[in-house]
Amino acid sequence: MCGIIGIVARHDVAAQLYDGLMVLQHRGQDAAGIATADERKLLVHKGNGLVSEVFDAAAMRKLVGSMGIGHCRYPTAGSEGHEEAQPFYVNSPYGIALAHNGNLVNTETLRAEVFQQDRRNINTESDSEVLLNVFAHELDNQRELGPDAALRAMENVYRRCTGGFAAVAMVLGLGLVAFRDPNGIRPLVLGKRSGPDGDEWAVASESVAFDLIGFERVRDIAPGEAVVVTGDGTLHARQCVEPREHTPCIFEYVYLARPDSMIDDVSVHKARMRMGQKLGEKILRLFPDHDIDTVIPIPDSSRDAALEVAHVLGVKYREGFVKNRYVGRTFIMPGQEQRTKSVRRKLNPIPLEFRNRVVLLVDDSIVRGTTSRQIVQMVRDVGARKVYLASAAPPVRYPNIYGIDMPAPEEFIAHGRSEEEIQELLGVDWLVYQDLADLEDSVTSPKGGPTRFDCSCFNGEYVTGPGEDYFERIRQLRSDAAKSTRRQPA
Ligand SMILES: O=P(O)(O)OC[C@H]1O[C@H](OP(=O)(O)OP(=O)(O)O)[C@H](O)[C@@H]1O
Ligand SMILES: NC(=O)CC[C@H](N)C(=O)O
Ligand SMILES: [Mg+2]
Repeated sequence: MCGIIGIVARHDVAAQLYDGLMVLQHRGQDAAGIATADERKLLVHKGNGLVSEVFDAAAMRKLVGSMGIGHCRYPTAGSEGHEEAQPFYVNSPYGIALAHNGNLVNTETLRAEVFQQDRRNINTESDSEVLLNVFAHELDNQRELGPDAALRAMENVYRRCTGGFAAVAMVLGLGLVAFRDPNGIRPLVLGKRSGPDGDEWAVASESVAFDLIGFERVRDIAPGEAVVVTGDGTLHARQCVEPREHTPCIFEYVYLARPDSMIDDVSVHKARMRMGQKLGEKILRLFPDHDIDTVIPIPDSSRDAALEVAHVLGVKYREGFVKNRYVGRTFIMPGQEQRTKSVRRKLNPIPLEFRNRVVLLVDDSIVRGTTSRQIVQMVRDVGARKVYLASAAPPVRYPNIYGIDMPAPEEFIAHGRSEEEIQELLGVDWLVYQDLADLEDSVTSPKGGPTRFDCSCFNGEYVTGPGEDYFERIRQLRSDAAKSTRRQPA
């Protein structure tokens, strides 16, 4: 769930790409990069760190050009190293840069094909570099360079690539090419700004990027669609593959996205409020005579839901934790040690909100249990009389293979445990999880939009249906244990 952005404008775009990436920062904290194009060259600057750490004034000055793409990374393949920071670049054909959010599930087959048949080198373990090379090869097979050729190339990219992907590429001498997997698992939205000099276009993972850079949200890119925006600001769009069932990732609405974004015409904020309402109703059904004094959110992402839970239960909502604004999101940190340390650094309780109280803590999700284990202990330490915990999402029991780094089920607190066992392990007086049907209903907007979702981490149903060996492979490559072994010096 990295953040991607692309802009074709009438003036230099680097500053706007930077601003857009700043509001997509919550989607990836490990690395960032921007590529722009002038008349002759693709200019790339990227590295490890937050957007504000990767770019300084000198780097920004070099990024000239009226079209460009940007990326902030949360790794789901390969290493966390700077060599896998994005955008990736290939010099042939024409010069192409690409930024990708998601995860291909047939990377190994493609990697072999790209080397043996397409005779191209992949220099990292990144699936995104594979995706770029597939596109480059298919574009090279076209006789000319133009929007039609790029869209024909995209038909073949769709034929070859499987998984969750939203991507934006920039082709020197042509413009931007943006596309989204046939199930629309990963989000991608199109924006426009019209001025006296003509139309300017942007694509981004989330619409919140447009708010900041003054573009209007036009529509989401359709599953299996590709769009080309040429340097003169003309948009060409084509459905490149039969769309499959539109199943956006439900975890975007639960946790990944910002609440001020619209994804597939659904407000993330509203979806989270409906999650809170459904969760509150379930709690009332289970405990009609509850003794809860206050509902307290575990900041940040659970706030919208927690407020509605309090409303439905008819009890006070109180902010009981102060979040250190300089510590990032813990779930998307790459190692368990770092995640565990960061929870304590990030959240500190206000004792008077807990002392002698019966509190209901609400979180958006419980995955590894890193946050809830420590939070419950902190709350006990400051004297809560009883601690209840509710999750706006169901238990996470299955790996994610479409762009969220959750490869090894045994790392999840719910793996092989009943809800009662998790309750006991966390040391709470009771624990309530949202039902999946209620979560799906919450994300289904009464105003329209998708009605089916990729819920694979909750129900183990994978829309692309990869073979069993894929799961074993990512478990071996990407479990916390495997990553920490790789990090050891030789
Ligand atoms: O059970 P876990 O493995 O701890 O994962 C779930 C927790 O991680 C996330 O918070 P995070 O700190 O990443 O971000 P937030 O500030 O947006 O809530 C999420 O909101 C939960 O609090
Ligand atoms: N989270 C993502 O979208 C990751 C993109 C890509 N698979 C990478 O690891 O860089
Ligand atoms: Mg959280």
